[in-house]
Amino acid sequence: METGIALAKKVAGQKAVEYIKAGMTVGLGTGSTAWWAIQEIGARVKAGLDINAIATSDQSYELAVALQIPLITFEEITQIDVDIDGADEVDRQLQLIKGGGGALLREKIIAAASQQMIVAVDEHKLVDTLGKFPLPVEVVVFGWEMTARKLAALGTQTVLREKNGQPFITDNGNYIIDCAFNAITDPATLHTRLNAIPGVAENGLFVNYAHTVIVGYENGTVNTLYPAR
Ligand SMILES: O=C(CO)[C@H](O)[C@H](O)COP(=O)(O)O
Repeated sequence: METGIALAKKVAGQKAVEYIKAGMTVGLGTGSTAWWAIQEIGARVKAGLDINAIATSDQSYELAVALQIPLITFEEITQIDVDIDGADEVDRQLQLIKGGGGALLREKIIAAASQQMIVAVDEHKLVDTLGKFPLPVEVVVFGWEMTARKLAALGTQTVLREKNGQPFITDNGNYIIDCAFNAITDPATLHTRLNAIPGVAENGLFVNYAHTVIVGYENGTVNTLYPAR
């Protein structure tokens, strides 16, 4: 029986699945909140729900395979109906920081291909201003030191993400540089400046992507937020 933050993630992830209808193509997010959504999707598929899914990471792909969720590729589709994913921070305009799990590039490709992005988060992800969570930036390995210097020139402290004492390698064979901006007052402009740096594959700012944010609370309740735009 989950309590506290685990319960908050569970109820948010499960609630997000209510946006899925029969016949849809569904983006499967990455992380501990998306895990609950994928489990719920798996249970509904087992009970007869007819959908296809496409995963934002190898980890979520493997989970979907284990749960016997039918998977589809981009060769077979031109768009996705609904994408369910988590986030590391959500501000009042429902702009996001993602990539804490290192899957931001595939997550953004899938979110951009989706009619609706449903974001499921625990209550602790809500912030007034993005940036307390270091912004993950996926960079190609070649020349990453130079790319890191150019990122630092934008006014951030950069840290090459590591796992077990080695650089963390994304599913795309890239590195992640975590950038401590502390307060990102203009996410759209920063997004453009980051992606203009040669070597940057993608950054974790999701500006105007979220259609709906489901917030799970530690008391087991959920709240649904919609952007003002
Ligand atoms: O962007 C992500 C992975 O790249 C995740 O959605 C984000 O890190 C949130 O994860 P969690 O639900 O485990 O808190």
